[in-house]
Amino acid sequence: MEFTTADLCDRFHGTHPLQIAEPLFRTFGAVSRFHGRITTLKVFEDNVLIRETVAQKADGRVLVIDGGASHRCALLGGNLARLAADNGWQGIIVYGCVRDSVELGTVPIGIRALHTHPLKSHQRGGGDKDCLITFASVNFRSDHYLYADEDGIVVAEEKLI
Ligand SMILES: O=C([O-])CC(=O)C(=O)O
Repeated sequence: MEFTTADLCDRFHGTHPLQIAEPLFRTFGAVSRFHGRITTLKVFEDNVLIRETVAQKADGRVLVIDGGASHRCALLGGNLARLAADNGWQGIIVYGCVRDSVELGTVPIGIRALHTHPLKSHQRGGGDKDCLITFASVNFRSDHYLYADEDGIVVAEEKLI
């Protein structure tokens, strides 16, 4: 499917309850444009739940992770990105940091994150799945739809195209 977030804004902003993320994110991964139904996660400096989630078949979904904007470690690197791509995840939005940024550029998945950090996260477990998460002035809910490209990130309650 061809889309651009600019076209989606032109067509749907004002008539549909579109949410447009503040431009806080850097782009990683080999895919710059992606879309899909959202799965949400909330974790803090711990990626056990992320690993469990990307190990499951995604059927074209996008994983949105509220990492509390931590700039003290990375929630995701090359291994988890590759696992996610292999299981059909279309993209991952990280409100936090990633690592292995050069390797991420070779993995066929779209990734947005605030920054890079070389330290891995804790492995204690914990966090929440399919909860409401809010960052970049957007409320993200599981099963809503996310569209991302080189211009930004747009979220809608229903499939736009
Ligand atoms: O394994 C981790 O904790 C994160 C990471 O570096 C990777 O996904 O490659």
